[in-house]
Formats: sequence, C-alpha cells, structure tokens
Amino acid sequence: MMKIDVLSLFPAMFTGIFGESILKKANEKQAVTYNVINFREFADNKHGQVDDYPYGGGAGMVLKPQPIFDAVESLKGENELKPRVILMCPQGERYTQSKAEELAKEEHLIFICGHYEGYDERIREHVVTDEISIGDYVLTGGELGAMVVIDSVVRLLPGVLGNEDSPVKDSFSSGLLEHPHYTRPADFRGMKVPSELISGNHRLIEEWREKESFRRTFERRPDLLGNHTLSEKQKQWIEEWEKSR
Ligand SMILES: C[S@@+](CC[C@H](N)C(=O)[O-])C[C@H]1O[C@@H](n2cnc3c(N)ncnc32)[C@H](O)[C@@H]1O
Repeated sequence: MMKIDVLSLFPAMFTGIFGESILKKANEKQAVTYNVINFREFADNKHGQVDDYPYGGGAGMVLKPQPIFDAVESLKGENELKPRVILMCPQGERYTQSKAEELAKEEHLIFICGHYEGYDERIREHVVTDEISIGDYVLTGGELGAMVVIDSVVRLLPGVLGNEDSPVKDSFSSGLLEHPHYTRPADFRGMKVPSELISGNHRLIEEWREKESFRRTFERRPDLLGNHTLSEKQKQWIEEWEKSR
C-alpha cells in the first residue's frame, strides 16, 4: 500500500479531496493511506513560528529549515527505503504524466507545501529528492499543486480504477492525446455520431480511434510528436489533412 504524507500549514484544504471520488475509493480499497500534518506543530519555539525574514533583506518571509527537517525525519520509517520527498515549487521540474507513472511505483511519498516567499535553500539541498512545478504560473501555496500530483498518481495505483476507466488509453499515456468520445443519442438535433462508431465493426472503430487520436495530437499538440517516428499510415493521414485544408 502506498503511503502519502503531506506537510502543510493548511491541512483542512485536503479534507474535501481525500474524502471524495477516486481518492476516497483508493483509500477504502487499501491502495493508499493519506496523512496530512501541520508542520507548525514541529516548530521548536513557543509561538509556533515557521518562517522568518530573509537574510540580505527583501520582501516576503522564508520557511525556516528546522520545522521541515524535523517533520520529514519523523515520517521516515526505520526499516524503510528512502521515501521520495517532493517539494512543490514553481522552479521545479514541470509535471508530466511520465512523472506520475514514475511516482506511482514508489511506496512512500512525502509532499512539502510551501507558502510565503520561499523555502530556506538548505531544505532543497538536504531533505528533498524531487522539486515539482505544476505549470508556469505562481500559486499562493503548494497545496493545490500537491493535490494535482496526488490525484494523478493515485489513479494509476493497481486496482484503483476499474477496467472501464483504465488509464492506459488516457491522453499522454500512449504519447498521444485521446480520441474524441460520443454517447447516446446517435443523432442529437441533427448532429450525428461518426458512422464508424455505430457500425458495430470493432476493427473500424479501432481504426477510427487510432486516426482521431493522432489527428487530435497533430492539430492541438504537435510538440508531443517531437520524439515520435511517424508510421507510413500516419504520414498518409497528414498528407490527406494537408490537402483538404
Ligand atoms: C507564492 S509561491 C512562492 C514563489 C517564489 N517566490 C518563487 O518565485 O519561486 C508560494 C508557494 O506556492 C507553491 N507554488 C507556487 N506556484 C507553484 C507551481 N507552479 N507549482 C507548484 N507549486 C507552486 C510553492 O510551494 C511555493 O513555495
């Protein structure tokens, strides 16, 4: 079972997300346990102070090393392999599906959610194994970022999603965006579902999905095709689309 610990100054933010939908079910199925800790409890001063002014001056407060070092040390099991200690940070590695797949193989993840201006650099250097950014924008705190990462990792744990929601065909898992979906009715206000999908012919349906998945990626995210060697079929599709433009 995967163990997820979160260090945050605002633990109540996680109550909703861990108590709903797939994250809740994953815990009920004993695929994962969640533990959210307010690292203020580890402050070694009677005011519970976890931040201080930056050396050299300037705006904003910096998270002190002591509460975070002590909190992380308290979470490492004695006989445990090293946990991944993940710092949520806009300066970190940009988060991707392949990182989610990598983290889903681990047994223990510890997330550090910052607030304020930044972290004392010694936290990065001596406690953290990974620094993750969820995108090129700045959030108020690391909590929302940690939720994004946790959600995307937990849904990959064995047994969490049923076969019907299998993550294997999701966008990015195969290197391409997923094909479009349709459901009933087959004709909604004159807008028809592609005939291949209602043909009942599995080969036709698979071919349509394969082609539309590639088209969607080619049109919306050609950057994803950067490392992809095009098959003959894909080259023909591109020619066909370029002619019809
Ligand atoms: C206001 S931000 C600090 C930004 C910092 N001064 C900088 O420029 O790098 C406060 C906290 O929010 C979190 N955060 C902000 N943007 C993030 C992002 N894109 N991805 C992950 N965490 C983020 C981090 O935990 C960060 O320590």
